[in-house]
Amino acid sequence: MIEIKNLNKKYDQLVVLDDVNLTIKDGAVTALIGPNGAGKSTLLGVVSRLLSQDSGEVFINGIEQKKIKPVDYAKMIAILKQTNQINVNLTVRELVTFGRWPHSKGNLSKIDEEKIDEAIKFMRLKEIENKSINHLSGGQKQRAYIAMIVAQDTKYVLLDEPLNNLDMKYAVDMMLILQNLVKKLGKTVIIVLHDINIAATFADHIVAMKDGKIIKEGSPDEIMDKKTLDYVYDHEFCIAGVNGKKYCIYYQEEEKKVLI
Ligand SMILES: Nc1ncnc2c1ncn2[C@@H]1O[C@H](COP(=O)(O)OP(=O)(O)OP(=O)(O)O)[C@@H](O)[C@H]1O
Repeated sequence: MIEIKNLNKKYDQLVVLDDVNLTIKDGAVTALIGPNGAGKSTLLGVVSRLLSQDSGEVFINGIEQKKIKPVDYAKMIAILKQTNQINVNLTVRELVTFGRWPHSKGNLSKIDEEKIDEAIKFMRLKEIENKSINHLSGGQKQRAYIAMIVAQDTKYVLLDEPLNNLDMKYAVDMMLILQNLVKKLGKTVIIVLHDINIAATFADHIVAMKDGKIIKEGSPDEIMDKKTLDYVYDHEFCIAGVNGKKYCIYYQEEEKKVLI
């Protein structure tokens, strides 16, 4: 379980995290949603310890984050940020091998090799494991980066907008893989998503943020609520029901149409 208590962070005068309190349950996919600049990436950054907070605490399985050594932390929490992505000529397997670094420190053991194999298999990359990552499609490349995170073999997997640049098929594929990370490998996934309907379809729990605050959290059914989403995104949504699930539709009222 990850417990976030009274977290605050500012950049100069800009409040980016405003007394954030949140408990992330184990064994679930939790989606962070909210408009640009809401503080979603900053929250993931602080939880992963890539960023520091001004005040407040993060507890991992009851242990205060600051009390855990970096090398041990890297065995508990993995994060994939957009900016993680490096521009070097590595094969898929070499990239995935990087994920073992906290365990192997560069000397690969038999267990490390097994974990690398498992991650490659899990992400369905076996056929292209020797291909350069620079020669992969966007969707394949994203799978390779997630395989690197899977190889790190942490209980918590944090992903910052991993669906960016993926078409609908690859995006759905990726979400099914992340659900399997939870169901089959017992991980806990926290993911920043811009597509609210993807969150509604695939997440177990949704946290809606705005202006550095958590506005509401709950099940997809609880969050897919017009009043909540209109306020969070400052936009008029239409909520529709399909097969007992709620989805949101973007629309533009005739009188609000502006011709440019
Ligand atoms: N290093 C930084 N220095 C100054 N301001 C920053 C820095 N990083 C982020 N910010 C600001 O903090 C606010 C929150 O940014 P953050 O990236 O956490 O939001 P987000 O919800 O992830 O947004 P997006 O959906 O656009 O990625 C934004 O206003 C952003 O401009």
